[in-house]
Amino acid sequence: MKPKDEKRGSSVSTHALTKTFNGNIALQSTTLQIPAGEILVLLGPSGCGKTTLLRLIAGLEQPDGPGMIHFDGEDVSGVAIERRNIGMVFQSYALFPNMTVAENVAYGLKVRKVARAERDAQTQRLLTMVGLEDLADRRIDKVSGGQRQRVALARALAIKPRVLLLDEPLAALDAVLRERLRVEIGELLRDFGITAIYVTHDQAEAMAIGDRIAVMQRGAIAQIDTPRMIYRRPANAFVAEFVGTMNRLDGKVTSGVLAVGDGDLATRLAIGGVDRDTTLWFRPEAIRLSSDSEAPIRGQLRSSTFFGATQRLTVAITPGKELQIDVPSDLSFSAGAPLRLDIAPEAMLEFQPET
Ligand SMILES: Nc1ncnc2c1ncn2[C@@H]1O[C@H](COP(=O)(O)OP(=O)(O)OP(=O)(O)O)[C@@H](O)[C@H]1O
Repeated sequence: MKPKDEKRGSSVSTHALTKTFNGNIALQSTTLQIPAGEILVLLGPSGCGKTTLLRLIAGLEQPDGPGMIHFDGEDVSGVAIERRNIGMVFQSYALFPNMTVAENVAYGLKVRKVARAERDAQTQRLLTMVGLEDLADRRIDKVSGGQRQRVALARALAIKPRVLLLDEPLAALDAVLRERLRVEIGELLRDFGITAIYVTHDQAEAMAIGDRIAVMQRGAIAQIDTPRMIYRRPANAFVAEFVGTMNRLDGKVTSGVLAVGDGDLATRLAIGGVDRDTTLWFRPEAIRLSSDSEAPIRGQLRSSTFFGATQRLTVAITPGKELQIDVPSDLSFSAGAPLRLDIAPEAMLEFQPET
């Protein structure tokens, strides 16, 4: 295997890529740069344009108008799919059921007329890499779903693609296997040093696999950044709600104090700024239990869910408003217990209204 820092993939860039179907915009003027060797995840709800962007990069769709795609600076916009040298892995394995594991992996090399000895060596190396060397002679229809997906990955990598495109590759697998494979695939891609573009609507998968994540919304990239920054500093309310759990508090700011509800359980948070109606966003782990009688939020425990090291409390604050709070699971509370809460100021997010 090559050293980790030696990149095999090409850099990919798109410029003003737009695609409409029957007058409906599937992708609007998308420009992005993917450095060689990066794993970029395209994340977003159904219909946001992830697959369309992937298919344009593959050459399975043609962009409208003057949109361009470059691999290593070379314009491939007019280049046919088979000449773009792309590897693809899909949800359905598209493997040959009557061939063995090894024959499937070697298929692309055979088509390219790679000599037998080199073909065998290359196949062996890839099977070892994906942990399937012992199953080389097993027919594809006699291996499990997770093993098939690893064969598909080895087959896609065998042709030494410039870019690997993966569209929901784990979607057909059960939850346990999906969780294990997402870690394995991320490691394999990183070891291989290939440039990869990975489509998913599963945010946990995106976090585990991506060097960066492009969160897509209605045919456009809402934010592109590292998983950490997407989680900590979402660019807008859509990204905040789509990735991870978020609490939101809608209220009125007067003289720098946000007021939510009134009476005994009223929340009064000092946040500063001009008088306005606003929404504050914060993660469950940003809320602290407080023993201070002046703590800004008072609530009542509704329920708790055990997560292992932590538990998630559902706390009612004003009528009809509940917050989700993560606290250590060794704390115990009685049902309906009154709680006082505080929020770290730096964890509160406020977005400009969408235009
Ligand atoms: N061949 C097509 N003909 C007509 N409309 C299409 C076609 N392909 C995609 N679309 C539309 O373009 C939009 C974007 O679709 P796309 O498949 O890129 O979304 P996606 O984010 O990959 O969704 P999913 O997660 O459901 O696969 C959708 O509204 C979809 O209905």
